Amino acid sequence: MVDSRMTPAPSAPPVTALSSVPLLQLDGLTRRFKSRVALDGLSLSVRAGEIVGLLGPNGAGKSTTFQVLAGLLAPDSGRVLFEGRPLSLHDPSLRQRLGIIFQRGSLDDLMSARENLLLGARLYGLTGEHAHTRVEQMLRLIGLEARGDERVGTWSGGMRRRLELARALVHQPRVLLMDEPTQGLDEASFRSFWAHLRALRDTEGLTVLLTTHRADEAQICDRLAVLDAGRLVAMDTPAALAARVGGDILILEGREPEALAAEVRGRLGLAARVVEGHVQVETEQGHSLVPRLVEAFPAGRLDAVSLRRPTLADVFLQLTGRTLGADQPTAEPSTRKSRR
Ligand SMILES: Nc1ncnc2c1ncn2[C@@H]1O[C@H](COP(=O)(O)OP(=O)(O)OP(=O)(O)O)[C@@H](O)[C@H]1O
Repeated sequence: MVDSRMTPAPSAPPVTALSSVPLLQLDGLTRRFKSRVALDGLSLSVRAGEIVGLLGPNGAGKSTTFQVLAGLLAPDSGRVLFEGRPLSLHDPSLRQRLGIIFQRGSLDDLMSARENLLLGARLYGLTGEHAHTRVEQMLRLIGLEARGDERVGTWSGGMRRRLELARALVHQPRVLLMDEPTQGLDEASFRSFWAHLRALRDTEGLTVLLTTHRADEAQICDRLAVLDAGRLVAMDTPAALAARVGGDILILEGREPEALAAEVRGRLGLAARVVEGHVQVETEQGHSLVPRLVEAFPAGRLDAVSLRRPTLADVFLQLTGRTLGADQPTAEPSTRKSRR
């Protein structure tokens, strides 16, 4: 459970306005694993103070990008520039400016929260009183100072994730890299984690680059970079991306969705596809189509029709042919198939 005292006050206005100069620039990154292409000329840039999400289906290259940025993997070609300087695995002063949260937690369960933070501080070269001061500041930031002497092996997933956040920030990096930071967290822990993060961005101008599969997390980002097959397919604000899917989304429910989708395509000439057991149609004329569909298909074939506005998940589906979090392409609409 998350104690309400742990949630910081609403964010203050940003100290620094978003800069237009890229803080981090990925320039033509390529990386192969034998014949498999993980990154295929990936270029994108992140401005100071921005929260940027990397979004993509399984295998799109998000973790490979993360590993290159974290200095764990060298690209075959291309480079990463940090404040205009090439980011080198061998330059500790540049590495010092990054904080990293890995997908699999890396806390020591047998150590207390304070000890975990102190270890993190020392690994980044903080010593003496300064290291201890930073540890206490971080514990206060995440609202867990009263529990700092407990072994973290007994802590909940949400508390551990907040401690990971504190540890990644103990040396005051400029950029925070996070690989699926809130995977598996419940709603309260998710909100608390992001409240801390946004407060830091607003007060200290922290820049954040994260990978995610969660639509709610993607929605929070200032901009999203949508990756597919190691390439950037779109980069924009969540609202601008959502606006790319014009019109409405019609959801058709029936007992045999594949057959229903085929018939909607054949008889009405609409691009219908099966998404998570329902037939989905993107259309400019949602309202006028509803009565046509109801007339065209008797009850039994078509049980329900509903209409909604497009979401980020629809944009993702349109751009990549996959649903957020799925590793298989969905059944594609006839417009795509006919091109094969
Ligand atoms: N160490 C490796 N050895 C061989 N192939 C790899 C390795 N790491 C990644 N790949 C391949 O590179 C491609 C990109 O993988 P990557 O893990 O970057 O994708 P991802 O977008 O992070 O996927 P996910 O959402 O599943 O984590 C995939 O085809 C993957 O199988």
